[in-house]
Amino acid sequence: MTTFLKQPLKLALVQLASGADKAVNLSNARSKVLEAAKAGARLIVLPECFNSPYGTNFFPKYAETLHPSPPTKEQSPSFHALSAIAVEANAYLVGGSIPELEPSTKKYYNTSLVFSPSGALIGTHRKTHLFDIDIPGKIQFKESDVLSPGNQLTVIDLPDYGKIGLAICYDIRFPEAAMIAARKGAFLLVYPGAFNTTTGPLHWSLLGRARAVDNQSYVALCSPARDLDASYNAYGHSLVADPSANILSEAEEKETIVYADLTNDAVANIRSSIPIYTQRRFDLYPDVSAGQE
Ligand SMILES: NC(=O)CC(=O)C(=O)O
Repeated sequence: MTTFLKQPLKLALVQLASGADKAVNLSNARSKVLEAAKAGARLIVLPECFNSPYGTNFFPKYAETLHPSPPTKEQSPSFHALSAIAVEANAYLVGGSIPELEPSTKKYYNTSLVFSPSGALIGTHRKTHLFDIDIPGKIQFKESDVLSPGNQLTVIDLPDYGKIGLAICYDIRFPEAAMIAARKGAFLLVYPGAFNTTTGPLHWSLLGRARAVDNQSYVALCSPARDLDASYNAYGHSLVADPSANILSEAEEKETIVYADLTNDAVANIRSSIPIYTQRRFDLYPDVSAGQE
């Protein structure tokens, strides 16, 4: 049997209730991550913009500087808090995302930092597809008013477990990135995300299950808890789908922690029963951009 996941892994998604106070958000994130670790989780995920409200007007105010790396505590309190929390929890920690300011270009990004149980930074992802939508009468949002897109797809090796693909929220709507991560061996695709009360009911679970069935990989979607007093109402419903696209666990909208036990068998069995990895016809679609008019 092929090994994608070296040993069973308890995954936890912290559906955090964040507010305007960054220090309070970091402190709440610490308590929830430690609670998840105490329950046995060894990979713990925080939501998109876990240390700030979500909105283009907030990004510059909350942005931290990550380069040169490692930043000082003044440049990035969140970097240092996440590193210390990973050590305290003795777990891999996907630090949701934070607004980032790149000082050399003065550009802002929506950036995820991943730490090992020793507190070392082992991966970074800058959101590659910006959330620019306009659904008349429902929601208008334009991240690109303030943010720039990252230009790299991200696969991170967790030495004790195997590879994970990492992307942020709107990135999930683009199946190509997920497929590349899965074909590089990722057993899990992780998306810190903040869908809303319009697009959440429509597409959140569907997209999570779609990326799982496309790639026969686990998929984890980690949202902030819903705050109806905030300017942006996150959908919540953090969830884990298995490689057969069953939902293993799903939250409602309140602050909570979602757990799931991941095994290699679940990945290997579906990939051998329905062997799409060896049946794919790259001779018919070597370059999907070629069809664009
Ligand atoms: N917030 C996002 O980046 C994405 C989202 O809400 C959606 O795709 O819908």
